[in-house]
Amino acid sequence: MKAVHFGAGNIGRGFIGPVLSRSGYKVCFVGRNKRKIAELQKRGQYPVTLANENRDKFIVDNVTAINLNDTEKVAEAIADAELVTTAVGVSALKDIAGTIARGIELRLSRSSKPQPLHIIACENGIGGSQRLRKSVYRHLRPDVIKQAERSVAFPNTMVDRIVPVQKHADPLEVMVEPFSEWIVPRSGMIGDYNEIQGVRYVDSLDPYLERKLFTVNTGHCSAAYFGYLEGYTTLQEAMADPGIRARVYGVLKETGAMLVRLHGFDPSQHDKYIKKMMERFANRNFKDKVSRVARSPLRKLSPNERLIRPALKAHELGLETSHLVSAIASALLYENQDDPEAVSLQMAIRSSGIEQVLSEELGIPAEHPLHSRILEEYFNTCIQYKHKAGLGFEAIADSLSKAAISDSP
Ligand SMILES: NC(=O)C1=CN([C@@H]2O[C@H](COP(=O)(O)OP(=O)(O)OC[C@H]3O[C@@H](n4cnc5c(N)ncnc54)[C@H](O)[C@@H]3O)[C@@H](O)[C@H]2O)C=CC1
Ligand SMILES: O=P(O)(O)OC[C@H]1O[C@](O)(CO)[C@@H](O)[C@@H]1O
Repeated sequence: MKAVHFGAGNIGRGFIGPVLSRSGYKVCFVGRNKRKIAELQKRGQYPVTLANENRDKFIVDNVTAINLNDTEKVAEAIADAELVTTAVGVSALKDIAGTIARGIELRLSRSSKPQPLHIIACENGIGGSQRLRKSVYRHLRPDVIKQAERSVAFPNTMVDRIVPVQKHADPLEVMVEPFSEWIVPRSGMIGDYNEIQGVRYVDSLDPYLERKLFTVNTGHCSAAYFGYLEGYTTLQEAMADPGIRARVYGVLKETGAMLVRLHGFDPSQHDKYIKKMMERFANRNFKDKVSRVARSPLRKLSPNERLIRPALKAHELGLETSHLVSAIASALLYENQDDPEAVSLQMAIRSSGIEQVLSEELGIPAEHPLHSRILEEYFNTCIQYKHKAGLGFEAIADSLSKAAISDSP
């Protein structure tokens, strides 16, 4: 069995590669980093360390690699595989779509009855594989698409494992948390497929995906944004702060009430799930940087993502949202010169104003009750943290107090 995986990064080497290799696949990574590609080709294996007390190690074997720029070689590999997976970041899916399309074209040109091909985008977010399908089909002619519809499927998925940014002497080595979960809906699969060992096939993806996205991802990024404002650089530091821990739990109780209402989870079981996820954020066996978990704030603040979607849904259901509002306000204050989305977010706030950013980027119109609540929380948070040197809120906070003075009767 052959699999082609795009992205030899943390989740690719730390999660998808190990699962597929253990399940009997020959895994071909498609990457951009020349050194990693050469090492994968030469060694055909790499080490993974579990972030537990014993630092248990295992080897992932039966792997190789191709450079993303070698389009024809990648297309050949796809033409010959049963499975294509990705972990490149949701925003980068469009960049690999043309190469995947070329692979599909080649595969279809070789047989009038090709074997099924499953293409699974293992990215955080809702509908990743379907988004990839759209991008891929933009590169194909209508007659090829028609043919592809019969043997190519793009099942959405949920993947969960924390793999921090890290550096080792061996460029292939990766340290991962022991926990992992990978869910695929049976309805997305076609033909007589081989089940991947380590993947759980379920009837409906939504409850699993939303539970993970609005607990693990919402809670994790909330801890990162709260932690950033307090001056912490790692999630471990942030989660050791009882005040932040309580606020993260507050956020997760709000998303939890919404998930219980929407999906009928047992409330006490869900509370146990929340507490287990918070322990994962605090894992002291590795260091996870605030800059990784807070990365790409514009994406994380977009309408279908981990902060806004649960806030809007909870509001719609008449549930409490004050901790979510506080997490959103903190995210709006996230600054990082090395993170292009954080730079764009702050530029947008400074040039268009926070109200316009709430309407246009977060998708919360001025007349929505959450709009004014986020605005107020944003101003209060600016004022609260104005003393923090280097955070640059002083000017905003001062202009706000001046505005408040001139507005007063
Ligand atoms: N690290 C984690 O704990 C988890 C990450 N994910 C998701 O997995 C995906 C990858 O995340 P990580 O592995 O952490 O990131 P990473 O930065 O370690 O790896 C991303 C890989 O994709 C490649 N890449 C990036 N942009 C590309 C482009 N335009 N074209 C081709 N290749 C490109 C990079 O070279 C890199 O090898 C993201 O969607 C993330 O949300 C999901 C669950 C857990
Ligand atoms: O990869 P993203 O979407 O930027 O977000 C990082 C998130 O991914 C995870 O690593 C796993 O879902 C979480 O720890 C973290 O919240």
